[in-house]
Amino acid sequence: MTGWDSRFETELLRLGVQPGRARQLAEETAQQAAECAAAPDSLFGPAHLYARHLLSELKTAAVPLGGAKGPVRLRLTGVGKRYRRRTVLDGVNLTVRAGEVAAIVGANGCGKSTLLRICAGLTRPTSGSVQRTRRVGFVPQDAGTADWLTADEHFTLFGAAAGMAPRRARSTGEHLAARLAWRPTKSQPTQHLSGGTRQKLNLVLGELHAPDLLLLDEPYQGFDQGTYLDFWQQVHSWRDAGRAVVVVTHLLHDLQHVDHVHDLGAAQ
Ligand SMILES: Nc1ncnc2c1ncn2[C@@H]1O[C@H](COP(=O)(O)OP(=O)(O)OP(=O)(O)O)[C@@H](O)[C@H]1O
Repeated sequence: MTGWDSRFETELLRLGVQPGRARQLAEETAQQAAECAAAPDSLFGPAHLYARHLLSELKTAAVPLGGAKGPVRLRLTGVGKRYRRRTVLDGVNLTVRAGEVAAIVGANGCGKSTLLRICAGLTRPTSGSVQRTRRVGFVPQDAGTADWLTADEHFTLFGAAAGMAPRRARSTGEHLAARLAWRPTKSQPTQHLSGGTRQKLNLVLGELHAPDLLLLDEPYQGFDQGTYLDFWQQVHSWRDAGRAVVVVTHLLHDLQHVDHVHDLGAAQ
């Protein structure tokens, strides 16, 4: 970060913005300057004035989300799923609001991934209804990446699907990768990445278009201890920034990081 960026972030903090949100705004602003190939002070003026201007525009100012209920980002009502005669899910109710993290837990085969796919709109429920926000990021258990493409090419491709210009998609991808302590190598195809690094790519792709709702299916498989901690740090900063997160997990110590736990119990 440049001196301007850190003065900008410091001013946001001084004005009462939560640290995760302040960091996010500082990074987005730095990105905009980078896209314009301009120094931030020539583009935005003095850092402290721009911080005040941005806050009055966003009207997010010093209103912390902590404790306050945000708008509903996902609501499942009486959701059921049958595969042929087999009932996998029955009468599932779940509400997740902006600024909340929910975990879905349960035995192997109880339908956690099926439920997350229903949340994402990728699987149709047999009964019940699903209401979700428009901007959804989905991180599947098995990475939906192409072996022969590099990380940068994935950023461009997934960014294009979300209407992002190639340069912006690449710089956002690289920036999000850095938060997971990963610097993608330009010419390395995905098939040569380690399992944990491929999972980082998967996670970055899910977040690339700044979704309001993130749906993560055991997203840390293959992560080392440091990256696992970075991952939860990242979840906390999403929550601080008012995003809603749903994580499928089987790790009980993950539950200390979440606001709600939805236990699907044993397999039906
Ligand atoms: N497309 C499908 N067609 C038929 N059965 C399916 C389909 N997808 C999932 N199932 C079955 O539904 C059940 C729930 O699967 P799901 O993957 O959602 O469970 P899970 O709780 O995520 O399991 P795990 O903890 O092992 O990842 C399983 O018995 C699975 O075989």
